[in-house]
Amino acid sequence: MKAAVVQFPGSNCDVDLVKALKQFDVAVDVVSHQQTDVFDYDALFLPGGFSFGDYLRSGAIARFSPIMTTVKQAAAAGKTVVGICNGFQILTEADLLPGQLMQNETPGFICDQVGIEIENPATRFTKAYDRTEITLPVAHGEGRYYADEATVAQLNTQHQVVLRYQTNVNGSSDHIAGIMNEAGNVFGLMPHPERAVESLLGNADGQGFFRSLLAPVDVH
Ligand SMILES: NC(=O)CC[C@H](N)C(=O)O
Repeated sequence: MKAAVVQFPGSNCDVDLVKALKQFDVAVDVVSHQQTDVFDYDALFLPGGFSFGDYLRSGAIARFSPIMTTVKQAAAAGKTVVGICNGFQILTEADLLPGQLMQNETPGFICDQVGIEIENPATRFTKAYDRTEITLPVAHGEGRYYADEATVAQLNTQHQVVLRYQTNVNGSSDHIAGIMNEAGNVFGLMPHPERAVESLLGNADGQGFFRSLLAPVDVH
């Protein structure tokens, strides 16, 4: 797999993500948000951080970055597109995923390890996990996923809810922590699997995410 990690002004999880991808032998380049010619990749990753300082609303400015045209084309072509934390915020702002990330129900930044239920274990992002209850780090101030009732119902019916919080740490609609698009190739999640790939550092539950990505695409 050849992957690109997009660097926006204010990205701060790009280095961790590159390191995690390399740990799983993924060939990875860091590309600027100003680039437009990045068609040569199987997967595009939008990392966590505070793109453009989270001004206006997290992801609201990054959605206008030149690279987002390419990200949309890659998504439409069925390539893998993943947004982690701020990347998820950018994907919803860019209408690549439904809903919105809002300020946490109790305002403030949450930095913690939280229990996560893998709601759909048959996706290209989760299929390598051998269990459905995992622990992942979260770190966000605007992590409360919101969508109207009809959208949440549709996400549930179509099995697009990939991850849920076991305890609803930020007040998200229906405990939603991660969703994918209808086609199953675009994934946004607030937890950080790239920060959980080393047992030595206390948590390796993110490894299943990277293993899943490397398994054949049509097996989901
Ligand atoms: N780690 C992240 O990407 C979180 C930053 C994010 N912009 C926030 O809600 O606070």
